[in-house]
Amino acid sequence: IKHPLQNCWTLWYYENDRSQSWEKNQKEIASFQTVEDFWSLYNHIKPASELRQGTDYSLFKKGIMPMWEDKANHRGGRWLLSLEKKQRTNDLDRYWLDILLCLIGEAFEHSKEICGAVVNIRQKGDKIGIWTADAGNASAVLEIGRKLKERLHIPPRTVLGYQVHKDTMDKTGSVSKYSYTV
Ligand SMILES: CN(C)c1nc(=O)c2c([nH]1)N([C@@H]1O[C@H](COP(=O)(O)OP(=O)(O)O)[C@@H](O)[C@H]1O)CN2C
Repeated sequence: IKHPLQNCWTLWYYENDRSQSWEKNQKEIASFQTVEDFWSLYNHIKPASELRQGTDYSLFKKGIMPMWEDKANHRGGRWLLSLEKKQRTNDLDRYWLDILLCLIGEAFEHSKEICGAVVNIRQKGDKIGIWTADAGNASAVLEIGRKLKERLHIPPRTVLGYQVHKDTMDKTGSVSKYSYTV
């Protein structure tokens, strides 16, 4: 028999079709709940580094939409990894896979707080966000951030910031407000 995961997960693809609404562009690719079915899907789709600019992959617990407004996300926020352009070749795919494995493998002590993760492929620099449910649960948010840095072997001097979705939604200009840093 196949090895069951603790949760069922859904992979989404955001296609950047300007003629469609943002929500219409979020396409559900597939769901899985075993290790084997994860690897079949992962090996079947393009790596993040080969996606068109402006597109995203998202992996969320089944039933949670990859959007701020979902009831599971609206009180939460994200740990944000902003990558340099040159990191698309060396780090992007490794970081994204490591994060996928952390999610499906329930690597975090506060794994109940985890909603999902998003990778944005962007001209100005790729981004990976790890979305948690409750921005006010400081101990859970900080444990997840610290574990992320450790699991991704991010150098201690690199600062990771956590953005509350409400602040990201209301963001005016490019200033990102971090509620926590690790
Ligand atoms: C329900 N709904 C409309 C809605 N719900 C959402 O949850 C949601 C959006 N809209 N997003 C829209 O995409 C733009 C780019 O964000 P980006 O994160 O792709 O980043 P870039 O600015 O393209 O780097 C955001 O400015 C926002 O307009 C983003 N987003 C998460």
